[in-house]
Amino acid sequence: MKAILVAGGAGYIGAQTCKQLAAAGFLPVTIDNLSTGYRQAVKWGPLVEADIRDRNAIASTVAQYDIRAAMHFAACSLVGESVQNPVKYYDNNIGAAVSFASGLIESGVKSLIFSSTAAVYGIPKTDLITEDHPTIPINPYGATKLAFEQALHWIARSSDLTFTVLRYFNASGADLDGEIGESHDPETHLIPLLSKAAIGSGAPLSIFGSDYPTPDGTPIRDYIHVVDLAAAHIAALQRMLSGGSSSIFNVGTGVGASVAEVIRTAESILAKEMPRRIGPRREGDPAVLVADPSRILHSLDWAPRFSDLHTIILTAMWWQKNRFY
Ligand SMILES: NC(=O)c1ccc[n+]([C@@H]2O[C@H](COP(=O)([O-])OP(=O)(O)OC[C@H]3O[C@@H](n4cnc5c(N)ncnc54)[C@H](O)[C@@H]3O)[C@@H](O)[C@H]2O)c1
Ligand SMILES: O=c1ccn([C@@H]2O[C@H](COP(=O)(O)OP(=O)(O)O[C@H]3O[C@H](CO)[C@H](O)[C@H](O)[C@H]3O)[C@@H](O)[C@H]2O)c(=O)[nH]1
Repeated sequence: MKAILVAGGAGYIGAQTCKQLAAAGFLPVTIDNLSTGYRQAVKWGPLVEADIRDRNAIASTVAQYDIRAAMHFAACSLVGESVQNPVKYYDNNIGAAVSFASGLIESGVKSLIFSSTAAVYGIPKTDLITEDHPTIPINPYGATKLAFEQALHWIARSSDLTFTVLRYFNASGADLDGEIGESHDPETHLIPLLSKAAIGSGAPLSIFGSDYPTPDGTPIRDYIHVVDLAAAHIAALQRMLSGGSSSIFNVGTGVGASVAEVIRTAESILAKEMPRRIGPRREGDPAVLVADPSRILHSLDWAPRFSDLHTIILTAMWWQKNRFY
């Protein structure tokens, strides 16, 4: 069984990917400091409780499990916090990440998949964003993710490391079997907040602005189900293990939904009105952020299967009602 090192495998997207790695016949070996992740989410392989800066832990784990490739989910990812405390983001998302990449190379690991974000694009200049769209991030979170993408480019040129950058659009939804889901503290994302409000365990939803230049005035995003997102990692891994070259892919559906549409879908599932209020815009929110997913659709054995709003919201609500952590 080929072992894959999953940095951040105790987190929302990393744990879902571990589940799919195991289903595809790999052994996911998680390295995680549990700063925002959960021990209970590591179910499909061993947990090495360590920081990704810990070179000894990387070397001994790679040797012990004969690690073939690595995935790097371990990062700080709150946009607002990144503006308040940029040093934390530069330290973890670049400093620790570069140390991790270097530790992998020293240990002989040759393939790395990196979790990047649509936040690298900043304010979009086109309705559909291709990977060649200019990258002008507007917050430290996006800036640090872009900086590590660039570091990977140069590190790969000077070593035999090959990388795949996956730029996620809006990760959302929960495991189809209800085993794992989104549990961030503080929670800032629309769909878990909406799900909590729907089951009565959270505050009524605040809509961050209804005066955007969109058909209903609320911002449009490209929501991608976490199960589809995890599947993109398996497809990228298969491509890398069969000799694929370093690449960057958007992971999105190409279809946008507005905040008002998301709420309407939740209301149709609940068959009742959701309590909400219209609040001011949130600083730094673009009006429309939707992927052009042509490159990933043509290059990988992947297509979204569960990213319709109904499935996203239903699985997210189900998780919030029955969550284990
Ligand atoms: N959730 C989203 O909407 C979204 C969108 C785009 C990109 N991303 C990126 O995807 C990745 C995963 O996101 P998530 O939502 O699953 O986050 P998460 O916080 O749930 O998971 C991150 C995991 O990494 C661990 N970690 C962080 N720093 C570490 C370190 N220095 N050493 C060891 N472990 C460390 C945490 O304990 C946690 O288990 C992140 O890199 C994030 O920036 C997420
Ligand atoms: O309580 C809320 C929370 C969010 N929103 C709105 O809902 C939409 C989605 O917001 P999220 O916070 O769920 O997600 P973002 O689009 O802000 O950001 C997410 O997707 C980005 C890329 O698209 C980055 O990857 C980022 O890390 C990730 O959090 C936005 O229009 C936001 O204004 C509300 O109206 N009310």
